[in-house]
Amino acid sequence: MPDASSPVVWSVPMRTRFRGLTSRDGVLVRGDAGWGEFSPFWDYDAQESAAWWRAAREAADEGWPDPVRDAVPVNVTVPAVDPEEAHRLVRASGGCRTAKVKVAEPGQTQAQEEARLEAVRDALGPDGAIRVDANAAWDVETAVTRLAALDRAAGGLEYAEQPVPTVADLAALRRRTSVRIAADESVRRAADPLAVARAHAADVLVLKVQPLGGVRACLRIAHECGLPVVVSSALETSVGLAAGVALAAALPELPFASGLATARLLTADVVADPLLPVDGALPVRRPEPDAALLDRHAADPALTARWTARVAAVRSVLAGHDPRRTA
Ligand SMILES: O=C(O)CCC(=O)C1=CC=C[C@@H](O)[C@@H]1C(=O)O
Ligand SMILES: [Mg+2]
Repeated sequence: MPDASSPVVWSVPMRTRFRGLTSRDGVLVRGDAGWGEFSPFWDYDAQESAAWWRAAREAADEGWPDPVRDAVPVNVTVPAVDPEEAHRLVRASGGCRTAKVKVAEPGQTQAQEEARLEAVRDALGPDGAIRVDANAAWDVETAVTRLAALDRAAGGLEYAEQPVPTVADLAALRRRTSVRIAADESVRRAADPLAVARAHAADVLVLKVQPLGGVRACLRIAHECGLPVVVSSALETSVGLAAGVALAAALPELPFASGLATARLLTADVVADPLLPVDGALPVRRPEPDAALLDRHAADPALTARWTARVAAVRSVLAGHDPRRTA
């Protein structure tokens, strides 16, 4: 097993292009409480990545609050794929009763989204729940008409995640659609993650452990926001997913399936026993990295150097220096 003092850098290809990514990479850190994952997407700068680092150190140095349940229901995540693949993913999901379907993919049409949703509904059956995620791609007018069409195609939507970019847009859209609105980017990329709740601009808040600074930080948001919350991943390995499972397991109420069945979106994992759904749920457990898998999926020297520099920049931000101002 690598020396705990130096972060371990990994890189794994994605099974399917998702969030514009064809591979996922990051760092594992080790402390007295176990392993943590630091894997901010590359469009997060050192200031924004500080929260991700705090989440990794919480996992490594403190561990997490006690669970109040021993399994968490999860949704299957359906990327912007064709209807046949969408149907197959749902049927092969390990019993998931909820599906989150990517929409508003650049270059795709409403007809393609409707066909994907119809296939997911066929695979799930009438009792399943379907949600969509547009990643802030639409303006309010487009969202009003598109959500009505997708709601019909899906046979009813559980909610629409971040259909429009700003808090004001979310509030305006919420007054003009019957589809519940979940805020994601307006929480995790906001200076104040509670602003969207105070503006009555969403029905649900999406909580992602790394961008929001850890499990305890997310529990505080859940307690203070006055809205139902849903836990979702940041496309981590099972080391990072375990933090999302710990959050979902510690929440007093868990009204929605969690977006934590994303290990399957990567072609491999760094643990020998990945967190994969059984009967639509993940067990509350904390898989350990496997030395042979860390070796097999070790990043190349150039990527390792990028991550080493990134960790140094984030630690500099946390120490109060601004890495954007070179000496
Ligand atoms: O919530 C899920 O079903 C899985 C996680 C997921 O959809 C995402 C993870 C990270 C960034 C985005 O690509 C996307 C999201 O916007 O929620
Ligand atoms: Mg989202």
